[in-house]
Amino acid sequence: MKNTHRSFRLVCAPKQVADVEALLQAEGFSFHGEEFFDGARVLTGEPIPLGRSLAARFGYIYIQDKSSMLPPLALAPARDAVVLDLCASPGSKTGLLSQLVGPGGMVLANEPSPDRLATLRANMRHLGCFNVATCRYEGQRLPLREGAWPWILLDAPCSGWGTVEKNPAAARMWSGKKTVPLEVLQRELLRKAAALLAPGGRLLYSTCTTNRRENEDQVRFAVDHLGLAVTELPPFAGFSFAPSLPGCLLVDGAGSAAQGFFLACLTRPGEDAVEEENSFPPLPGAIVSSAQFRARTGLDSGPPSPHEFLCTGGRAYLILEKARRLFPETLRWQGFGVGKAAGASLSVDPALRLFVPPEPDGGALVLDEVPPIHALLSGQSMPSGGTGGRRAMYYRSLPLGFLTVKGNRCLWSDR
Ligand SMILES: C[S@@+](CC[C@H](N)C(=O)[O-])C[C@H]1O[C@@H](n2cnc3c(N)ncnc32)[C@H](O)[C@@H]1O
Repeated sequence: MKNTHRSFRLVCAPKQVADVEALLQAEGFSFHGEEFFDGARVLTGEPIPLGRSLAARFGYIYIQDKSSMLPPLALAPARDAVVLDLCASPGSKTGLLSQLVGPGGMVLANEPSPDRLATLRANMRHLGCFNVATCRYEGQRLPLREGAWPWILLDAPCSGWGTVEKNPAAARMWSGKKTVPLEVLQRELLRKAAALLAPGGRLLYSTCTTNRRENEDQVRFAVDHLGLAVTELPPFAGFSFAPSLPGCLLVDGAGSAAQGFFLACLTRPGEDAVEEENSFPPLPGAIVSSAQFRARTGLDSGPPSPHEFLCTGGRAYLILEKARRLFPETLRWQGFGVGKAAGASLSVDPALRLFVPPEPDGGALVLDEVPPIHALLSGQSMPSGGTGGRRAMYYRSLPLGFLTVKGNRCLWSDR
């Protein structure tokens, strides 16, 4: 068993923490908590790669350097807030933002690269982040209302000098003057973010580099040319910080057993803006209400916040009412993919735990040990017991997904 400094984040409700930890411990993993965030864990024993653990397989943990958890925590969006994540893939920070704003909040996650956008969407689906909508734009050209976004994360493309321990190529690839195009792009993104920021709003600028030209110089640019002010960030427990601009944080990677990272919180002076709302622009597909969804699938329709479903291109997407109210008609965006749609039929992806009842009922399969879960994942079947072609599966009280019932057997199939 090897010891590492790798860290991960729990992706679950507070009442599920004990079960997620038990699931990890049952497979032999050991870890400890961190003071800066109650969802962070540092791995101390890894009998198999953590990415192959059941907890990771079912989206209850996300492997993430602890420095990378800081930008959402430093932005500190309010519960139920709406956040714009300008440069989002693969979604490490989007996922944490989604947790911080909670089921009543929403994140609009933008990523211009088609491949990376696909990764972002797959990660959000896997983690059950139904309150994340995604879009594909160069951030500097996002067609959003100016002055309307109270919370923005700009985790900018950067030279990655803070990650050289893991990625030695970064230092070679982005040496000397080679970072100039990145610096130009960072300024364009900062200019756009400043324009989108609501009066009184917070913009968190972060990079995983230690390059002054991409960090402190960009903050000076935002203050001198974009009318923003630096709001002091308090240091996070368990990290050590290198000297930087007053109020900004430059994580000392070696001293923190983490990646080097830079964080600056910028605010636009003024009072909170009043949210402008749309009159529900039409969506490109068939709308299924939550009552119709229940009737067609036999499932509870998911999140507590008002929503409906859009069926288009053979897929069904959960659409939060909030998104329809706030996003301008010109924005092309996608809701949370929930399954397949063909004509009037709608089938939910069996691995989506969002639709598994929070408490097991009499027909559910509740497993207290991991070997039967491994057996099911490797294709073995079990006697059935569910109804309606599926049976909810739990580890203790953790929803894992739906088994497919075939005759008098049930089996795991996540297609
Ligand atoms: C540092 S990474 C973001 C990491 C991400 N926030 C996370 O925590 O997983 C920067 C991202 O910006 C994207 N990007 C590149 N050019 C961009 C642009 N013009 N506008 C918005 N995003 C851009 C890159 O494709 C990359 O995915």
